[in-house]
Amino acid sequence: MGHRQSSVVKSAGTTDGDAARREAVRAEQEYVTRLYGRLDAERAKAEAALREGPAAGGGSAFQARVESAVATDEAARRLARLAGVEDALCFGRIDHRADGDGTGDTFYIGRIGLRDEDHEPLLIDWRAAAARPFYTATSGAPGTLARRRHLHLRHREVVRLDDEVFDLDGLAESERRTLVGEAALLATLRKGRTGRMSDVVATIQQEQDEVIRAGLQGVLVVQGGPGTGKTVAALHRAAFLLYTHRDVLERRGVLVVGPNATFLRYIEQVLPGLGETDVVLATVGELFPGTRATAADAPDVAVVKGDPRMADLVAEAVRDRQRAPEDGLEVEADGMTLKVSAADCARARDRARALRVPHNVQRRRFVHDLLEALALNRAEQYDQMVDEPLEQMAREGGLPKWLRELMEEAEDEPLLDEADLRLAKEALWLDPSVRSAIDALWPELTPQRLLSELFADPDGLARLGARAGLRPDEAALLHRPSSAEWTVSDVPLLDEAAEWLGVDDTADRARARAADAARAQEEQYAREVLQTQNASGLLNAADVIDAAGLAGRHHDDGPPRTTAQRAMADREWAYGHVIVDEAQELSAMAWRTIMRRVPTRSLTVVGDIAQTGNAAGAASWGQMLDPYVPGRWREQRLMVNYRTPASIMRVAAEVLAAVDPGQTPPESVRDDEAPPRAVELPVPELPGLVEGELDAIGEGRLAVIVSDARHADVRAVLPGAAAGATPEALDSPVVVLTTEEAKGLEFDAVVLVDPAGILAGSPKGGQDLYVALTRATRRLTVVHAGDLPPVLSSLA
Ligand SMILES: Nc1ncnc2c1ncn2[C@@H]1O[C@H](COP(=O)(O)OP(=O)(O)OP(=O)(O)O)[C@@H](O)[C@H]1O
Repeated sequence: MGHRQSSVVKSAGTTDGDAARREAVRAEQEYVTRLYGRLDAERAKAEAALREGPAAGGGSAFQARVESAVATDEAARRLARLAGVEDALCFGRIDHRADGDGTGDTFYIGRIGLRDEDHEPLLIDWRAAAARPFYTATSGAPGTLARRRHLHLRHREVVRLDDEVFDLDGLAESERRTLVGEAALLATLRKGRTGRMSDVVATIQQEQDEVIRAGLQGVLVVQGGPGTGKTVAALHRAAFLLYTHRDVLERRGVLVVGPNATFLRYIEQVLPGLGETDVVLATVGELFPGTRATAADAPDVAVVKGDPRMADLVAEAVRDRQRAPEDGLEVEADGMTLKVSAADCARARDRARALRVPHNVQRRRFVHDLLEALALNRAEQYDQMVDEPLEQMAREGGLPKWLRELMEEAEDEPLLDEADLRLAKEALWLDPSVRSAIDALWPELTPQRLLSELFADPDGLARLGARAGLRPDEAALLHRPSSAEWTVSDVPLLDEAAEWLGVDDTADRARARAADAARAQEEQYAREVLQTQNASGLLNAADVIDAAGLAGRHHDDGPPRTTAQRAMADREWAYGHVIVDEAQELSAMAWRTIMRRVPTRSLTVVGDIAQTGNAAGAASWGQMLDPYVPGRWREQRLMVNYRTPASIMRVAAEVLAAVDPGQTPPESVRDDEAPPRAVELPVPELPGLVEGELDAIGEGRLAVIVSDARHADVRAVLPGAAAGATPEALDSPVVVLTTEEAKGLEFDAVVLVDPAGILAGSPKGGQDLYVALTRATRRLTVVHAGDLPPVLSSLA
């Protein structure tokens, strides 16, 4: 570039400029073509490795099999990584100044790193330190950069370049832009929504970069208003951490917790696009292996279930299932009544409780002690049965001397020796009435059974609730039939119960899941091969079938399941890092569940206190985090809204000021869209309005966000629209959502129906309205019947 200027060079407009630009594009095309050539070569190498397995070497057959499994696994993973980065493989270039402290180096920045045949770097992974100036340089602080260039590709073709030439001299402080790569950023933001979040690797902003590259240790809270890129930054952070700490994190895994399944689907393509495939995405409802809760409790019930006192209630419920009968134990067995005194029962209970192990493991001790007491009692009774007539005879002088001597000797010996005792206990344990008597005192419990029996028992709830500090009305809210399905707020309680009970479910579940996993792995494998085929055109159908056969052999050999699969199946898995999105929605009990999964407390917590819609959610970060890392979490704030145009944000800001004056709304980058409007319209006329909005946005997507009260009416008049948090919801041009379901998502156009109903619908109605208003990237229409709520008066 011949000219130096501080702003973005788009088209120079002159013939000279055009020629220079064409030349620049041609030169970059050459380089990009070379990069794709390398990518293809890498893929071919990984495919060959998959097909052929490792080279034959020495060692045992077993070792060869293990090596083969590991190598195949590694090759499949590499192939998946390479398949994910096809689009926009390279998106940037930085030129360091050749003068002063600059090195004069030029680097190309891309989704993954690539080297040429001589191992010289061709493409720098965006996460590498050498790529960092691409994200951090501003006109005010360019470091040693002379120029930053954004490359825009369509498939493998370079279609446009955006340059920023840094020239410090002659630039006033006030003119120094803080936005990085403005032209590239705005071009990205203006694109229509596809229903899936895409990565922003080409346009990461400086404040986001700080979040992404923050150290692995400790708890990082990312607090930011709607549209500030918290989610997208958190996902890039996952990719960055995996890249930087691959050794630890590939083994322990990274868990991303999101609010619901639709949201997870919305974000699931981001990580593969960044070259990462092995991250666990889950909702809180899925964190307890074997349960997939999606149902929600009524808000007042959810508040009680999310309260930390529930931990005490669960503990009390477990203790309550460890009983010593006040009158002692009596069991009919062997034609007699066996007895254990109340004191002996209490002693057995206390001895078992004193063991520092969970209930189901303590039970073993309790069972042994009680069986022993029963066995002794039986022996005593037998003894008496035999002794009594003999003693009678002895008193009457009817016994020979040798028998009298024998009886005297026996008095000093124990009734049962060790072997007798063991046999006697075994025999008793086989007796159903003995077993059920002991089970009634100290049953073996699953978390599901403990909780469903507790919730179905109003008296028990009242009694144990009082011990845990619950008010009677709070305890009463927990009552429900034992057949009720598990809700999302139950999952942390199941997890809590599992801690106390010590479920030993690993063997059974592992077996069931291994079968599933093997099947999933084969499918995944075939998908990867197909993807690669599509991407590179290197494989034909026969190869795919071949490869699928390979996958079959692979799993017969018993390969290790992926870290993600093993982690999901194991309740006690300790992740290397956990990222929690929409973290403001988590209750105190949900936090306990999360924290159990990261004993190292290496977490990224992402959310916005101003958007808390769950009455059991967070009022402040300290409230949730201080119990685990008192004062030891750090907070980073994101202040720029990349989603919502300024004109819409002004309306949302007024709502926020009314519901939560302490919170500052973010500043919008976009100021280029139609102003939001309010329309008084009966619901039956909604389809016409929706039609018009769809025309206005062209290819994009539209959401009708509606109060719970009018949800059914709106669905009835829009029968063609998708509804609810379902997978189809993301792919459909029009979707009807509640505010809860819309959380974290975004749409080109939003039609918000019944704002008064949203405000009145829950204790957090104001926050819900704020969330709903901030989902649009381009157009917002508020539909109301009757007066507009005063907080929206600026729309009138
Ligand atoms: N640096 C960036 N470059 C391009 N687009 C960006 C950038 N940062 C954010 N965006 C876009 O802004 C939109 C909002 O981002 P995101 O959903 O991550 O925000 P959020 O803070 O999680 O919002 P909310 O709290 O409302 O859920 C997304 O479309 C995202 O792709």
